[in-house]
Amino acid sequence: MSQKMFERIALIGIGLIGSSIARVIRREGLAGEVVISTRSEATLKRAEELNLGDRYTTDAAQAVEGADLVIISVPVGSSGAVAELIAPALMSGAIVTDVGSTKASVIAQMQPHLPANVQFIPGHPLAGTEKSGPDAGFAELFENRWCILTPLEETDATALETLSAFWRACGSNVDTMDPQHHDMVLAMVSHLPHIIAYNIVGTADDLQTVTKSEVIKYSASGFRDFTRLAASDPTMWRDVCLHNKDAILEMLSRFSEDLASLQRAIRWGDGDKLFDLFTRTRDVRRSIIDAGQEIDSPDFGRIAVKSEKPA
Ligand SMILES: NC(=O)C1=CN([C@@H]2O[C@H](COP(=O)(O)OP(=O)(O)OC[C@H]3O[C@@H](n4cnc5c(N)ncnc54)[C@H](O)[C@@H]3O)[C@@H](O)[C@H]2O)C=CC1
Ligand SMILES: O=C(O)C(=O)Cc1ccc(O)cc1
Repeated sequence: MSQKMFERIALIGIGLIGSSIARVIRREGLAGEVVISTRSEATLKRAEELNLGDRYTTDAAQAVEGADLVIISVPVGSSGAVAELIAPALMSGAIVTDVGSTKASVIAQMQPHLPANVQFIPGHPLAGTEKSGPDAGFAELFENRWCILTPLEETDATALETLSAFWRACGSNVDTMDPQHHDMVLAMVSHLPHIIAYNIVGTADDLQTVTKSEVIKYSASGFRDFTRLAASDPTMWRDVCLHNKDAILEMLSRFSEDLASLQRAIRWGDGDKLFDLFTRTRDVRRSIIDAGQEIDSPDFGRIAVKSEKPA
């Protein structure tokens, strides 16, 4: 039998991301054994029904015993508590990683608990959906997506290469980044869009309640795109907002300034300004399409957009 990439992988948290990782590990045969742990009995039972691993326990410390790779896939606000629980049971030389949407806060929460004889390499697969829980995962989630690793100064190059090889085996392209830079970039491209979506859907819902109108019933597809993002898990996104506060506030302030400028152009009938902005933003989408990246379509699932390139 061929050598597995890892002898035992422990997955702590088995929602959308953890269960997608479990499925791809099984499909690609990346581990001799997969041990699954999550806090809630009901979720653990569901993971077992879905046959996502080989062993199941609500005891996170027990789950990580003898594991050469530990992947923590819980809301970012719980990373510190999980690190504290597992620290005494970690095997010397184990790689410990996470998938959290924010990085500086996860490092600040986890690092103080982790022993010096493990390799802690924070990570973030830039892949997901608005769904959550073990039923929502799928093995193809990470295909052709970026996975950003934010190694620490003391991270060993071999361990970093091993974890990078794991993510490549899951179908991802791997990049490394400084955690603060990661948090700034993600505040713009992921956190701000979700906050805007939560806000616009909240405003429409308030308006409907106050005016007894049917704004949501007659929502056009532009609004529907926002409702997909705004249906994302409340616990996860509460934690992202609380744990990437500074970068998000910085991006929100730039966004508000630009929105005020747009508002002014509309008020004063500055058609040239509107036309110029809308032309520039259309070019942004075209450049994404030209780069051959996939774009999520809320109505049709994930689609390759290369063919959308205008003639
Ligand atoms: N949903 C998405 O699109 C993406 C999420 N992420 C990140 O991945 C992480 C997990 O997100 P999802 O899988 O979407 O969430 P999810 O809600 O589907 O699953 C979270 C899992 O964590 C468990 N859990 C919660 N607190 C725990 C604790 N204290 N101890 C043990 N288990 C605990 C839950 O029982 C559940 O199994 C988050 O940090 C999120 O920021 C990263 C990329 C994409
Ligand atoms: O559903 C979507 O459109 C997403 O943007 C998914 C997503 C959510 C959070 C992340 O940290 C990464 C990806």
